[in-house]
Amino acid sequence: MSQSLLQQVQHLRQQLEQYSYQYYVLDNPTVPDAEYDQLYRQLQQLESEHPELITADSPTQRVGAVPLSKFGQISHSIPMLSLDNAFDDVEFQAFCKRMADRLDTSSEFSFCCEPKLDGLAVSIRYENGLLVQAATRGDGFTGEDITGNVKTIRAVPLKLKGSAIPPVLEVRGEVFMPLAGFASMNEKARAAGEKVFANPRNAAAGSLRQLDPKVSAQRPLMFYAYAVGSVEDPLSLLDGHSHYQRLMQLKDWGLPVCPEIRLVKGATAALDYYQQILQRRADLAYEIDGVVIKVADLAQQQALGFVARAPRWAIAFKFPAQEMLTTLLDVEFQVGRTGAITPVARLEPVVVGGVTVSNATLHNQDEIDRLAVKIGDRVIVRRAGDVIPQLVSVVLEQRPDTVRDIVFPKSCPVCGSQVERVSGEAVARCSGGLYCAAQLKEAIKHFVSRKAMDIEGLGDKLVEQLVEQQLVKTPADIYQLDMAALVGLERMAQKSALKLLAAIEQSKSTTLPRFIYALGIREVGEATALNLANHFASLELLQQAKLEQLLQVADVGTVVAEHLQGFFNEIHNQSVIAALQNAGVHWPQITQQVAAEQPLAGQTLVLTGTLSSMGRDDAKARLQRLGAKVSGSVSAKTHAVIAGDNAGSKLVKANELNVAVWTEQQMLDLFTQYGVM
Ligand SMILES: NC(=O)c1ccc[n+]([C@@H]2O[C@H](COP(=O)([O-])OP(=O)(O)OC[C@H]3O[C@@H](n4cnc5c(N)ncnc54)[C@H](O)[C@@H]3O)[C@@H](O)[C@H]2O)c1
Ligand SMILES: [Zn+2]
Repeated sequence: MSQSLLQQVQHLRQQLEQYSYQYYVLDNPTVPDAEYDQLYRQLQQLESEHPELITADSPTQRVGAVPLSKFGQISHSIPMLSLDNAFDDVEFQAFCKRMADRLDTSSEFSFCCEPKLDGLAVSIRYENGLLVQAATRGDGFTGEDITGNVKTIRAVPLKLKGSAIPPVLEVRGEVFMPLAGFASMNEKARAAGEKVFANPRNAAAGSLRQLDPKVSAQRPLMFYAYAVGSVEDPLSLLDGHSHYQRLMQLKDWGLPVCPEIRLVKGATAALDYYQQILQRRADLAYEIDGVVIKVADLAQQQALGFVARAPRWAIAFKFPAQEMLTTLLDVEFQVGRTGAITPVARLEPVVVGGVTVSNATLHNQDEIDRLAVKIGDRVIVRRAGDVIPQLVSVVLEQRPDTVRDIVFPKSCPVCGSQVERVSGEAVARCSGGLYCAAQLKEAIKHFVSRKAMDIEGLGDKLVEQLVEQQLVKTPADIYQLDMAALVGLERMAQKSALKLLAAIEQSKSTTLPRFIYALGIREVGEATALNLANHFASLELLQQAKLEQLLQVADVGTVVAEHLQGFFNEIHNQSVIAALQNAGVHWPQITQQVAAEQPLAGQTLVLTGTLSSMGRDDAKARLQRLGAKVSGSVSAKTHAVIAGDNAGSKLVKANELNVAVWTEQQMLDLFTQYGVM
């Protein structure tokens, strides 16, 4: 025997013991079950090739782990064993053949087929129908006293019902946590900043093995019985003929038994059962990691007996693993059609749940922080049902020195616009809404829609073509389309092209609320657009508005205000808006009703010269808010002319017509006095 072989065996044992300790004692495994199972099989293989290496304390010879001394101890008069497992049909057939050979029979077995619940085994002792004691499996011979904890599980009867209840009855079964309860418990824990459990099994084990049963009582635990331990049964009700009948008897006494359990004849029917349950795995209310196939006949069970740590008459036929270990090779950032930026993990390809997985979503920055994952890490990836693969956790013990931090981009990987993250939102977004190619199709569809620019004849299909053929790269490009461009498109006859061009032309004459809505700023719907238009009365004012000003608008809270600022601050969006206005998109002035008082109502004013405090449009909008009509020319009806620097002919005319002249400062004083500054 080579030294390295012994070392290999010892190394495997050491690893398995470490993992078992974390799994059974701490209820906090660090590697997926599949990883443990694979190392376990390696050790089994080496030991079967070299029986001289087997030691009594090898993990292959033992069950579970020594019970924690913080609990009282209970010894099992009939040991609680583990199960051998099969990972495919061939291994299952071999299990059947071993039994047939041993019993020297050629007739088919009756099998009791049961889901393999992913929780922890407990033994519950009833005396004269009353629950007196409950224990964990522990190392199979001695378990932990968890009587108080088990009593808090509502599904477990404290008192059995029905007749002929044996004076002593030990019921064995699985305590587990249904998925719904697991999800809501973890959600609460996350919200409270407490530790979340990696999976329902650890949650069940961690919840049950609490020194204070009050803690267990708050956890959504469930129990299904699947076997009988030691029993005094004077009426021999449990002696019957089959394991299945025993379970039905337990059910009659008020113990919960899994409704998926079936009695079948023959290996083929058992394989069918496996397939059926596998198909329904994702629909079950609890997690299972396979099925347990048990010889139903009690006499046959007796004759087959046990090997070191498991009965010969039962096998755990495992499902493909839903969690696997792999390496995070890199993180890429994808931009969705709403601008949301999602980090995507690029993984060393690995088969999970029967499918090769090479990507997993990382959701957002919060998730990256929660996982504390780095590029190069060894990670556990999970794929359950049709849900997209997720990263569950990092195996810190296996972290290489070469890991790198994941850096969230500050600018959009598609268009280079700034990435913004609104306070209180987990998602980071590209702020180049009108410019970003990733968001373009959606942005254009929205822009042309009925309640926005209302361009008739520009349907979704056409928008997609225009974007794909790069005829439209921003909404402003719509107004550059011409006959030559349109007739080149699929299913576009000259007549409909003409109609479309007319509709585009017509859409240039719009309203400010529609235009604001058409920009597709996040969370700015029709109503908000209308409020914004009424409040600011000018696009320019809206674009320049400070956060405090935005917050004054009905309907606008911090989140919307931040969306607005992010959008208007983005230089790419600014140039698209300018291009739209240059193309001739326009709207009538809004008559203001917003200022509380309208001291200028009924007055026609004229602005002239250069204002030093603000642009002329800005001043005009504010004057309108105070009720004034602002005109471009001076006449006898003009109430006053507001003269900035270098005022020319209009000032002359005002003097001629005896029209009042205000200074810029007088105007500003008015603004301040009536709260539109
Ligand atoms: N991830 C890790 O680090 C780690 C460490 C140790 C063990 N494990 C996992 O634990 C398992 C091995 O542990 P094990 O010895 O408890 O064996 P097991 O879980 O494979 O099988 C035995 C257990 O199955 C359970 N069971 C569920 N439904 C049952 C049913 N209908 N009838 C009978 N039993 C049923 C019982 O709790 C029983 O004790 C493996 O899946 C292994 O991957 C993982
Ligand atoms: Zn972008």
